Amino acid sequence: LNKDPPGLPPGPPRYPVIGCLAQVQTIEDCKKFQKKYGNTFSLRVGSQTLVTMCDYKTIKEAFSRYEFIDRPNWKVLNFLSDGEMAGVIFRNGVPWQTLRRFLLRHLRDMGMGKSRLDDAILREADELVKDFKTYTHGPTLFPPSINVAILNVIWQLVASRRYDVNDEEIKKFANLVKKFQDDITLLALPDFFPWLRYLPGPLVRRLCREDDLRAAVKIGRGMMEEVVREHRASLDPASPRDVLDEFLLEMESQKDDPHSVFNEQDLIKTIFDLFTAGYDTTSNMVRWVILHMANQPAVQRRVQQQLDQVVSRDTLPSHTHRQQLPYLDAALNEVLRVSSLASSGVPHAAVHDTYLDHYFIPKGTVITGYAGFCHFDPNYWNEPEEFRPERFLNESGKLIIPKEAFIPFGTGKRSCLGEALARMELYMFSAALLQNFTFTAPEGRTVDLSPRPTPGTHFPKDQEILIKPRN
Ligand code: HEM
Repeated sequence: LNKDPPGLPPGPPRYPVIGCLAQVQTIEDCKKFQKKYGNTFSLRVGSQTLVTMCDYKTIKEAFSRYEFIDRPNWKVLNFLSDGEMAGVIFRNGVPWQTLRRFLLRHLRDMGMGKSRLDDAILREADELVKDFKTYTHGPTLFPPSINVAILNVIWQLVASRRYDVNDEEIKKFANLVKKFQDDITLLALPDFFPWLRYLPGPLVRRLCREDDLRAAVKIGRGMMEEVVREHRASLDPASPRDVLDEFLLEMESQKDDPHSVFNEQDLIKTIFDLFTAGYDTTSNMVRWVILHMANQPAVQRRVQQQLDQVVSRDTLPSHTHRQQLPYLDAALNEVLRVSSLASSGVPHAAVHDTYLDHYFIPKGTVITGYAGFCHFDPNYWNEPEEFRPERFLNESGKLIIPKEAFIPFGTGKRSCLGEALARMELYMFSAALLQNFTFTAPEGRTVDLSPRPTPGTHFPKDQEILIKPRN
């Protein structure tokens, strides 16, 4: 057995070569470790030490500290840029800070109350309602228009583009992003098991489905490069249209700085980051909302009653109605809590040797915080297993967001930079759908709320639902 440095958080025994991989498959396994080893434990998977935190106070403390601000330096995370760190999600140091600030500034400038993004989301909500009307004749799987709506919002933000629901290019793009996200885990194998690099290259590539993924990425890259070319040709420096224009302007103004993060490689990777971080997450949250409403008819009815009181039936709910719809927002927060979609978040890494909860954490140790645990911690939530939107309302029915143990978008300096956008999308899409439809399980069936068995995320299972138009 390899020896761990002394002082690491306790954890299950690790076996030669694979570590404790065979014992860590789902959140249920982590629950068992939590019971046995406490709220902070370590897992050894191959050559990597992963420290898992299950308790809110420790997560909050760790992620507010500079020592845990990095991402792991895994090659897989930068597959798109041939192993070089690029973009924002898996970047460290000053380049990360610069790109994060750039994106936050432009998200703020374009969106949230400034009408550009709000209008774009409202338009997608309108298209979504029109498309859902064609699925009301019997049990149906989730309409693919959910994906198109979410992708269109990001396309609007990035490049002022949108696609029709049946457009072949957007279908291809959606499949590609999905394939990337599904298959990328396999590609992580050499980061965990470096000895794989000594096996014949073609065998490893086959094992990790690398060639497939490279082909998919090539298509995606081609699409991005085409958009960049088109934007360059039509750029008006006096009136930038979107994130891509703003990035091109930064590139121009910093072209003499060889260390600038505003370069072609970072541009493509940053755009891709926005799609990978903002697409599967938000579209699956919309699916969770539909499933929870179908499972809780009384909650669904109450949301609809409030919608009917506030918004005339011939108008779609917009951001201007939001203040008057606290019950809807409360229900959405409850869905964020119980689904805990990004349960283990995105991994962080220790910047240098340090301590956490009296444990020694060596430089480079990968560290994750499980939101899924915090959201069901009885120390913070009364009857956490119950679906109860009222926990997000005060006595006068006003929305209150708890300050503790509610971290669906992470916490600290690395927390989700798209939170405001995601929340606005969730609000507008849910409001539009619930104003126009009632969701139920098909006759004689129940809603399946168990998540797909993917490590670290809780995505809903695809399943049939009934979409009934409201008269
Ligand atoms: C319901 C939808 C979403 C959920 C639940 C979610 C959740 C998260 C979580 C848990 C993290 C990791 C925080 C950490 O490392 O501690 C994260 C990071 C991130 N998210 Fe989101 N997210 C959502 C939507 C979006 C959207 C719409 C965008 C942008 C278009 C976005 C962009 C990002 C980026 C760029 C990061 C990396 C931030 C960094 O490393 O500095 N996310 N998100």
